[in-house]
Amino acid sequence: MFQYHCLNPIAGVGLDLFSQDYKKTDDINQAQAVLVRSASMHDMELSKELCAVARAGAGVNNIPLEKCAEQGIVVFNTPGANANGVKELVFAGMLLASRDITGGIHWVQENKDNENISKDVEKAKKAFAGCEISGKKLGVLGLGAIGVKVANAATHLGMEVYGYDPFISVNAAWSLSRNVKHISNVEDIYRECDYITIHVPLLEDTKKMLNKEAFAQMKDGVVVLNFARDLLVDEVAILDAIKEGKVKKYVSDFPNSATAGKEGCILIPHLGASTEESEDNCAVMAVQEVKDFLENGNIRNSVNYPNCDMGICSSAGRVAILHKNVKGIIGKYTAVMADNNINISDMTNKSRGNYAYSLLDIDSPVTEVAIEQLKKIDSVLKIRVVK
Ligand SMILES: NC(=O)c1ccc[n+]([C@@H]2O[C@H](COP(=O)([O-])OP(=O)(O)OC[C@H]3O[C@@H](n4cnc5c(N)ncnc54)[C@H](O)[C@@H]3O)[C@@H](O)[C@H]2O)c1
Ligand SMILES: O=C(O)[C@H](O)COP(=O)(O)O
Repeated sequence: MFQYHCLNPIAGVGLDLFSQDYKKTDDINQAQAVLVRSASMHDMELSKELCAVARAGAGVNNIPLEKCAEQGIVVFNTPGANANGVKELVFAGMLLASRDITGGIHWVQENKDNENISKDVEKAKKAFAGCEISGKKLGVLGLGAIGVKVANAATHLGMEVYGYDPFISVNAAWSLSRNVKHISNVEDIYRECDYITIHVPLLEDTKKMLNKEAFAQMKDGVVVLNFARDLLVDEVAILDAIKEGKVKKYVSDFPNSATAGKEGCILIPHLGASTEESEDNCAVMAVQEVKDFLENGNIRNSVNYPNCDMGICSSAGRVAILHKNVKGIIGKYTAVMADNNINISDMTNKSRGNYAYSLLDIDSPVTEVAIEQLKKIDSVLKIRVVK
């Protein structure tokens, strides 16, 4: 029996995939798996029981990836599962920044008791007029699951689209419309574009990626959209840029005390992935990843351990070992198995940076003695008897 704990509400269509072999627990310390959306795990103690954390979503800046790796806890996310939800809201943001739709709606609300409203509308509307996005230049920073969808859709709305991503994946490059201009120097986007939208993960390297120097190079009246994370933008610098008229509007899905209520900011309460479809997609993918890991030892879409897939075990046993990526460790595993008269029929070892993962399929059930010997090997972080 496995136990899982949800740190945020996770869609039922995902949780329903857990069979009778799984039980939901309110006590995180009893759980082998944690499912999470945006709840911060940075200050949490992680119990010895915990094997997997599944982020039902894309951004993993709320999870201590290194601390988890060090304790042999595999962290997963659900790439692309909420990308369409975010893409659609980005266009809503672009339109809200282009025309004063919210101002107009407030005007109607304030005039709801005015008997002449239908006539007065025609005089009042000029205060809320704006521009169209067709024919404008859009710069997309980060061409991953969301950036590609935004870029492609914008070409269909008549925008001239510039895309920048020095680390673009092969899959993303295949998915990108040939009408998107490939930009290798981000400054070309700053100089040329009327709208700039950022879709990169929040990392040490990307923090304050849009800063004073970047704004200084942008066109006057540029619209900046941030549906990725607040700290990607230097908020002091963008508020100054708004005051100077450099930035016309800052549209962000991440309000905070620096931006909330400030002139020129259009702030949405982190609604990008809050659609039925995105929540369902993320929950299903997260649960499938957890199940495949706990039941078969396979790792798919991890952000701190290598992916590894040996399918369903057809041998007598399977042992999963999470360890440091160091020389000579595989030989130590095979020696323990040989000493205990256990034949290894198949095995895989994959590494990612400082960490590695080994799956050993064996012809007879593993013994307590062998497990204890494996645990004692230096650089072994966690061992699980999968079968
Ligand atoms: N508003 C929301 O609800 C919501 C929902 C999903 C994701 N997000 C945020 O959006 C981010 C992107 O999501 P995604 O699903 O597209 O992720 P993704 O991993 O598919 O794409 C991120 C892309 O950014 C690129 N990148 C990394 N560093 C870069 C840099 N310095 N310059 C340019 N490109 C760089 C990567 O190569 C990758 O292609 C997430 O990390 C998350 O923070 C927000
Ligand atoms: O990174 C993400 O996937 C988004 O920011 C969505 O976060 P949420 O699941 O808390 O809505």
